[in-house]
Amino acid sequence: MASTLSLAPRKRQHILTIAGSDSGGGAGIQADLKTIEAFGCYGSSVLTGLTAQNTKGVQAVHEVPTDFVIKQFRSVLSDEPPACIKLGMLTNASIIRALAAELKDLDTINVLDPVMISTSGHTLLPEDAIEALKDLYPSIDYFTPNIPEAIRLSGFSPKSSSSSDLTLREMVTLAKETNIKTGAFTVLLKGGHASVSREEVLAYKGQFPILWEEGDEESDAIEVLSLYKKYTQIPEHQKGLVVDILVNQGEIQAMYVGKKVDSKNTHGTGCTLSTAIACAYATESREGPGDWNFRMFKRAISYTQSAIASSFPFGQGHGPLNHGHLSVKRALPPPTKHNPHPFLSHLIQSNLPLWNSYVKHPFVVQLGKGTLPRECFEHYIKQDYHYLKHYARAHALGAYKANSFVDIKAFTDIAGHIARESEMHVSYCESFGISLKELEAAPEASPCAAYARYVIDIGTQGDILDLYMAVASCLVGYGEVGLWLKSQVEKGEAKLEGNLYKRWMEDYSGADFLRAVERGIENLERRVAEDPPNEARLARLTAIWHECVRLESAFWDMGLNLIK
Ligand SMILES: Cc1ncc(COP(=O)(O)O)c(N)n1
Repeated sequence: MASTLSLAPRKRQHILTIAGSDSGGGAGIQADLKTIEAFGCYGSSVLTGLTAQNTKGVQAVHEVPTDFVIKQFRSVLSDEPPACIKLGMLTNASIIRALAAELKDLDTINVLDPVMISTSGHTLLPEDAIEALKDLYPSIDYFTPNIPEAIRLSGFSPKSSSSSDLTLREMVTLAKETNIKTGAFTVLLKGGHASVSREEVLAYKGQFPILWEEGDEESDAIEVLSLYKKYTQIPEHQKGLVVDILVNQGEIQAMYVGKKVDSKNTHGTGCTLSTAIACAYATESREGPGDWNFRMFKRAISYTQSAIASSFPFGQGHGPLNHGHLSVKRALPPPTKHNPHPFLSHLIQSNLPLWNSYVKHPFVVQLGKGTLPRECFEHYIKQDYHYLKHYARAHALGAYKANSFVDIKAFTDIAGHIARESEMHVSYCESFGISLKELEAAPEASPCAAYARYVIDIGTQGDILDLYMAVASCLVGYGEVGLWLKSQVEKGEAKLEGNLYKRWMEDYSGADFLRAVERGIENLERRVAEDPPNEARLARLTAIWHECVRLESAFWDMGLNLIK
């Protein structure tokens, strides 16, 4: 007997957007409805104006007559009241005043994005309409101006001549002034036009919650990461942070801090964020840890940032955001000009304490100071010689498993480099009176055998990316250790002169080795970009990385404690 499948209809939160149409599809009603859909809400719309617009600019605006705007509004409301209303481009003073009268007695939650000038520079709200906004403010719960809009609306004139030069201190004053002058209940000053340093943000520590983007917490790992950035060539200005400031009744409630996403595809960002706030307000659970109000802003901001970061090429000007990114979530962001190594960034940041304890291991610290007992180094260098042989073999296995000359060359190049690296081990041993024959005959210690077995095991059982993964932490880690020691020398915390381990330190921070590190990183990123991993695959790769970093640390332990 056939059975019918009945799916209990789940109620969707109703979000109404009152805005203009963007024929290009990137901003206005079109961006709003896409955002509402992405949040799993139901979107209705009241149009205030039609724009002939594309990514390059606004060519014309056709105003909807005020009485027709109100007809649309009443039609929607008389049928199904919305949980939240988002207001965007309101076109003229007459429409604003009529809407203010309608909203006055409603108890909906209203979010206003004061669309005044388009990204392309077109005026979308005339002066008298800006004045009329005053009638609307008493009904506004959340108000989301950007810096130029807040300057215009608050009358506050910062010292900095352009929005991009504003200091965080000026932005804080601007946010408070905007809140006080407009009387809107809560203001979120969007800081996207400015670029703020970590130090400026940390000056506010302890005064109110500072909500950092995931994986970018302040931590002592920054020092190590900055070194890693040095040889992965991420430009300096990636340090630029975007800070959005939340103010209520003239008091700062929170700051949202994220890395500036470098993209020209920002058309519709304001529309998207304000609608995302309406959706997040309607759907955020009031239970759970922390303040739900902070959570819902964070969700809206993260959604918008990811939509910019994952945007695709469209049109010749400022392209649109990728509103559908939640449904086609990638486990890793794609490489961009300013984050060319998203995979390596993910790996290092996935367990920073583990990575730090490996890079700054006491063995490394003592080696840098020259205080490491010679017998410890001797034990280590003999074992590392054995390890290098396994490590070179693992690369040869990679070349064997490879199906393209690009991969064959990648593995054999590094195998050749490892053979050259071993000459340093031979010469250190010679200087300790250990002949090559004695070195070859030295028994292998268990931490060396354990690490080698793991790498070869992954190489034989897994596929070629697994193998790339298993050999990566040793290569990247030694480059990082070399650079970290170099910086310690510059600070006077480590020394080269009179240090028995000078050659070791110089070799691992030298151009030849760092070139091999860079090649290794490029290979890894290339493989991942060619075949982006899903969540499960990424978790497996990350687990291999963690295990190798742990085994690397155990290798230092072996040297320090003379483990056989
Ligand atoms: C219909 C409409 N609404 C809003 C904007 C602002 O968006 P942006 O500042 O990204 O150009 C726009 N250009 N067009």
